[in-house]
Amino acid sequence: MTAGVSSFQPPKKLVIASRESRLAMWQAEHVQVALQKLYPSCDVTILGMTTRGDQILDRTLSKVGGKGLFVKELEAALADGRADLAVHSLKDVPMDLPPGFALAAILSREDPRDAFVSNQYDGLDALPPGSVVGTSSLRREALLRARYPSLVVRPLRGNLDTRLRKLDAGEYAAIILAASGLKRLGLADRIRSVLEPEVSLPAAGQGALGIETADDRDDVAAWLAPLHDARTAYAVSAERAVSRALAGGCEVPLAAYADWHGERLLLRGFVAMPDGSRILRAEACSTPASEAAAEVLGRQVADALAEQGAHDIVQTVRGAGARVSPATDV
Ligand SMILES: NCc1[nH]cc(CCC(=O)O)c1CC(=O)O
Repeated sequence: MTAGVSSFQPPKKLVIASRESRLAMWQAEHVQVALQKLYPSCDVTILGMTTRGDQILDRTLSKVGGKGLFVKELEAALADGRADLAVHSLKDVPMDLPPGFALAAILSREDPRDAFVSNQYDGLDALPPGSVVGTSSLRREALLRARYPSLVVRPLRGNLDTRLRKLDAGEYAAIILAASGLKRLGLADRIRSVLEPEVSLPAAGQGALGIETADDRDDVAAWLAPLHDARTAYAVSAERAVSRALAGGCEVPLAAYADWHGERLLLRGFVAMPDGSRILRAEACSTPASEAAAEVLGRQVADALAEQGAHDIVQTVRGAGARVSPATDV
């Protein structure tokens, strides 16, 4: 190759590693279509894989290894070259990736809010006392217990279709799910109401997709660059920095949500006891010009939560282990 001449070559073949759930496959196909459009002569295929997180449905996630469970098998495929990229719901991606991997692109965000799904009721306020609400998110559970102490929160695991089937079977009066997953699968008509961030502050990264690669694949990173959405990336960088700083893992109810108001990024976060007995809240605002600056905003919110005693909560919840609550998805 001649020095000084651009060495950018379009890809000839790209393999996307994906979990096999319907939502994961939708997300992988979404990226496949986008890449195919960018690089029409490229052969873009999807390698479907079952992860430990998909197989183990009878135990809490924190007991069997947490978020990493959903990404480990995909990372093995990236490491040995069976795949070039893996598409993840960013919410399921650990705050610190194992050495050798990187998030090469963050895609523009779907609706980040939680959704109220029920066959009988229009919203949380309409539920009679004693109603059973399903969620396997400690964050959603803590919020529900704090705001609606008369409701009964019960765990709900499995993929989206499984969760909806359990609702339809009458096991719950209502369930809370991410709006993004329902919208992506064409199930938006199941949403009876969306919960605003003031009611149910979203989890870090909720609604955003992240593309992971081996960190030495500069070629793949360059090919993915057109898919990257900087504003979403800044927002989720701020959110993930809160979670990283407080080292909550998925055992601790934690929310972090950043949204843009013009050029200003407003970041809100909370850490709570699973029973909702304590909820610490903090927020901060800045005009970040880089992901690193957005992470500074995240650490500010984490510091403000720490000053109120967030680490005590993290320690208490950790000490009590998963016995505190049977529910542990984010
Ligand atoms: N923890 C499971 C999970 N991981 C990602 C999503 C979809 C939402 C998203 O794209 O962030 C869901 C389902 C849910 O929370 O209802």
